[in-house]
Amino acid sequence: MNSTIMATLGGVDTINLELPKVDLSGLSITSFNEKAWAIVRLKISQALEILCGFEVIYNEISPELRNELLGVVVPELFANKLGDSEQLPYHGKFFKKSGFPFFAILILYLQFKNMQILFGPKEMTFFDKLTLLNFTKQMREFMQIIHRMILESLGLEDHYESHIKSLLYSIRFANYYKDVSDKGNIIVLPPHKDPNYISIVCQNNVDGLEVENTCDEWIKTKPSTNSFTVLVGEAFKAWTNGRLHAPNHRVKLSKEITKRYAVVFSTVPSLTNDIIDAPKELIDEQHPLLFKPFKYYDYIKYRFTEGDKDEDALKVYCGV
Ligand SMILES: O=C(O)CCC(=O)C(=O)O
Ligand SMILES: [Fe+2]
Repeated sequence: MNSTIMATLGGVDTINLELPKVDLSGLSITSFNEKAWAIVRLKISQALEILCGFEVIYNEISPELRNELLGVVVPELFANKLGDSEQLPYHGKFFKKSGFPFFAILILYLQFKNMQILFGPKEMTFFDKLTLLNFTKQMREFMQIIHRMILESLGLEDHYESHIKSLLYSIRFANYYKDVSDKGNIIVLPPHKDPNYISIVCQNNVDGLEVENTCDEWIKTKPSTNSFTVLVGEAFKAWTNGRLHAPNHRVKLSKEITKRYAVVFSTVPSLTNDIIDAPKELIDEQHPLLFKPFKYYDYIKYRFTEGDKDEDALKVYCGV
């Protein structure tokens, strides 16, 4: 692999390859140019074959909105004492992992009926909520384009309407911090796969996210002010009967960086009907069923308790 320059960082190899890049400029979910749509869809399907993680240019979120969100709203959110609500699985300010005192993650579910934020933190000001709403409105359309492109590349366009209706949107805010005295590059968020369908990661100027490819090499993401990192999660892996892969990823901060914020917009099954069951079109002799149908929020409870030790929790939980 002569195009690959190996660099050793903190004892773990990171390679100088880049994630596949896709440009959604000019595309919208409601009216679109079929030729432009097909070109982008082909790029996405190639990216899915390579890695199931890719960088996407999406200009509908302005750099100003990104700055407002990641430079003001999110830091304020973490500066205030947030409620420790854990009424729902995988929700609230709960995420801590032993050995990783470097991050805090807050997770919210979003309800779009009346553009309301379901279970949002009471501490947010009106203006912060407005910024968040503007962001989530755009992200929802962005997410729908990604889901539609993926379903079409799998020949499942007929499932799009019902699939998209079955989803709930969720947003997580991540706050990473380390001391100047922490020498070297530090993995602040351990390697993991996201449990949801799709994650779209939005950061602001501070890099750190790395994605593992199938050769166990870590690729650094380098998003710009108009791009995002899209990652497939385990729910999509199961729903597509393993056609999609859920890449491992982690966050590593280099020695001079002590702070990083990120916002991850993601799709999860609805709270009322959360059974993940692969469509019959994706099951045949060459592709036997890989995962028994399962309830997503039961899996989440397992994954963040006993399943925490599993190398592949999804397979242990519902693998055939
Ligand atoms: O901070 C990031 O870039 C990624 C966060 C992440 O992987 C997650 O919240 O699941
Ligand atoms: Fe993640």
